[in-house]
Amino acid sequence: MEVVINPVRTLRGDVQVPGDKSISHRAVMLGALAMGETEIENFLTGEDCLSTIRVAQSLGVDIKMDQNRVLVRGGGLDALREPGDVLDAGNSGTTMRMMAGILAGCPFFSVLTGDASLRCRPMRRVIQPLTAMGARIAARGGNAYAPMAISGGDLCAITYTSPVASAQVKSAVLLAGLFADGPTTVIEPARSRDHTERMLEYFGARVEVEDKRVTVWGRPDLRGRKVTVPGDMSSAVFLLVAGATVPGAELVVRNVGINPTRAGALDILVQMGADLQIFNERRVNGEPVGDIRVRGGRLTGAKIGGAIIPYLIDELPALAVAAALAEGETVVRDAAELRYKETDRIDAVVKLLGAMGANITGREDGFIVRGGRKLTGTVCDSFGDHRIAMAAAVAGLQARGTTRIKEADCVRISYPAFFDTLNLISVQ
Ligand SMILES: O=C(O)C1=C[C@@H](OP(=O)(O)O)[C@@H](O)[C@H](O)C1
Ligand SMILES: C=C(OP(=O)(O)O)C(=O)O
Repeated sequence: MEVVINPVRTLRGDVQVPGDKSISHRAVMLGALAMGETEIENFLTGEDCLSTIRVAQSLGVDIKMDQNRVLVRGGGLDALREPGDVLDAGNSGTTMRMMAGILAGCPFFSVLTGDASLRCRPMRRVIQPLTAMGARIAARGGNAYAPMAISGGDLCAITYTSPVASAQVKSAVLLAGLFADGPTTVIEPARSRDHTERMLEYFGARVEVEDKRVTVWGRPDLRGRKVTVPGDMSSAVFLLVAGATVPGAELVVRNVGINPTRAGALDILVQMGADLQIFNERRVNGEPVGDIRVRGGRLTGAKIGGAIIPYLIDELPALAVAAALAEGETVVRDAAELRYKETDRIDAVVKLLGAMGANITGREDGFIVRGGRKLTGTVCDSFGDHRIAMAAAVAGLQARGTTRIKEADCVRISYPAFFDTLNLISVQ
């Protein structure tokens, strides 16, 4: 499906974004491993989280869904059953890698696969530690890519020093650690998002966090809980960048998860001079949440690199648009992980903004934008990547002429109502 974006006069609105994708996945997975009922409110009904539900159902978990309310009836760690068919994680790296951790702990055979994009994404990063724990895993391309076949069970606890700052890798090892006796530790080169640790604790596991080191104790007595999912920062950022850059804009985005390991984009936008305010700060099942007001103004470039990168990795396509509209230079470094997402997001962002007239150059581990040029609407390739499609739309709001986004329906992965919300807040 092609979506057409026309320039707007300004933006106005008081809106909510859908539930957080990372937290929605985790609520289903921990609900499946816990004893009793887990009720999830504000669950993200995007395709990625539906993939997690389908995989869990194929493992015998009773899950019912009524719009964005989900009921999971878990039977404890040992209740999962061998699936009758291959498990399809669709487009979702989180589903595949975290489920691999769970399946590594289960004493049966399973095969995980996904769509063409997911089958090109690196899986050795989970296969290696899970194999070290005792799972037997065989995968395509010399144990590098899905499909991967897992024969699980009989795991031993390990201490794993991960070469990448990846919450999916960390979570896969921690989830596998639930099935082992004793403490399993993951040490990361930089801290990644900590939703798994928070939720494991919330469900009753013993978890210890010390800077870049997380330990979970095996065989916990997990109990079903009520989980209210905060709004997704990674979705909100597209509205926040639009609100911060469109002259005269004023937007309030309510109920956004502002966990510090996810809120790096807010720090960068403030550093760029964005008029942002967080208010009504509160805590919902162990996660910080707030409402965010943004007003349009002039931004300046920023240097983005180092330990903040994992805190804003999914927000970089949106921040690239902010950088193109800002005065001065923005340099993004240490973000080579962008090359392993749904598409190579460094290449995609450079092609997208370059085609719209921005001065942007790709680097091995990031990109450099010399901002301030007026963008021009064109036919944009989303590369089938939801975050690239949304970045194109935000850029199009301020481009000269019309922007046409190809395969824009990929927004269903993380933010199905994105274009409806954009219409709602647009003042022509
Ligand atoms: O754990 C998660 O929910 C996620 C972790 C990140 O991936 P990596 O673990 O590959 O960095 C992120 O890009 C992805 O959108 C969601
Ligand atoms: C990278 C993403 O998700 P996943 O790794 O789960 O496919 C994303 O949503 O930007």
